Amino acid sequence: MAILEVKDLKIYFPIKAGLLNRTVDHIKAVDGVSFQIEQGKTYGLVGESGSGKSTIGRGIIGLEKITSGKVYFNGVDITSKNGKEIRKNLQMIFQDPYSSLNPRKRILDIIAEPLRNFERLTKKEEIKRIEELLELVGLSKESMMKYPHQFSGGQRQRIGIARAIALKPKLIIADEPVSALDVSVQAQVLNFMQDIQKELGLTYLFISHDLGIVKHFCDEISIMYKGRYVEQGTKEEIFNHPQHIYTKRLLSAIPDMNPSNRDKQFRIRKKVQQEFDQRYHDYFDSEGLAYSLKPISETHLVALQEDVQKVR
Ligand SMILES: Nc1ncnc2c1ncn2[C@@H]1O[C@H](COP(=O)(O)OP(=O)(O)OP(=O)(O)O)[C@@H](O)[C@H]1O
Repeated sequence: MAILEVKDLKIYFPIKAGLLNRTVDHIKAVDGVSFQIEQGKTYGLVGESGSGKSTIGRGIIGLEKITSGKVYFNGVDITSKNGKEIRKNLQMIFQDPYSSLNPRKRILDIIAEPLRNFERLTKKEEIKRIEELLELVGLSKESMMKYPHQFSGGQRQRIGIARAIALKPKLIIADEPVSALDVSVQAQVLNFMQDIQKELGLTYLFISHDLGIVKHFCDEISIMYKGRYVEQGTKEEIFNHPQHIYTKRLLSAIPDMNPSNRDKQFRIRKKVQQEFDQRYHDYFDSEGLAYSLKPISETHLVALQEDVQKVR
């Protein structure tokens, strides 16, 4: 059974205007998105800035009001529920390890916060748990008496992860967890996240604007554009058999580190741009939005115009 199932999720934000501050329109940040994540897997949600990725994560965890649709956690409908038990099992790791840790609090108090909210531990038990958590994320016991500014970006993200795993959650929503870090540190944090995934049996919803990063990390991937999915499939399907022009565009934008491939990459980009210009309406409707998803295999879904799909 899927640990998380999201069905036709819509999250709209009102646009207000005029003296009476009336709602004149809506921003459709998430406009009918469905997916499920199997226990122990990593599911990647990819799209450019503003496509609605964070809003999905925030909606699932109860930080954003859901306009319509359903969210099931372990088969239980948790839509609009802010139950303690649910939040204990669902944690979030945020993008910016600089601003997500309170600079005035010691690491001890930062990591202890969820424990104090959910569990009644004695001071001694609490210290022991924090020592264990620090050890798990590769930091010394002494770290607990320090403040966030005494750590590097990568270390701060480890502290954020220690806080997220303190309550032994089942699912972690990681919203751009490495994009604020130096490239050299990104791989370390990702490897570490994979290690603790195995050790603790975690499931990840991994949000990123960067297909290059999700490539090594995710089992299944969805590509999002303006609040809708354009394509959904296994890592293999998305990387080796992309169908939607937007996916192809994102893939062709991943820089190739090998200089001898530059010409080849330039040609691919040109070809993708040509397809984008010539066949735009096969991929986007009159409002420039994605069509609804249709399956092309059991696991691979693509948002193509009806007629196009028949021809293929
Ligand atoms: N509280 C809010 N009120 C109004 N509009 C919002 C709110 N939160 C998000 N939006 C809008 O919803 C859309 C989706 O935003 P969201 O942050 O989910 O995108 P994103 O893909 O996560 O981008 P980024 O990577 O930049 O965070 C954007 O147009 C954004 O401006």
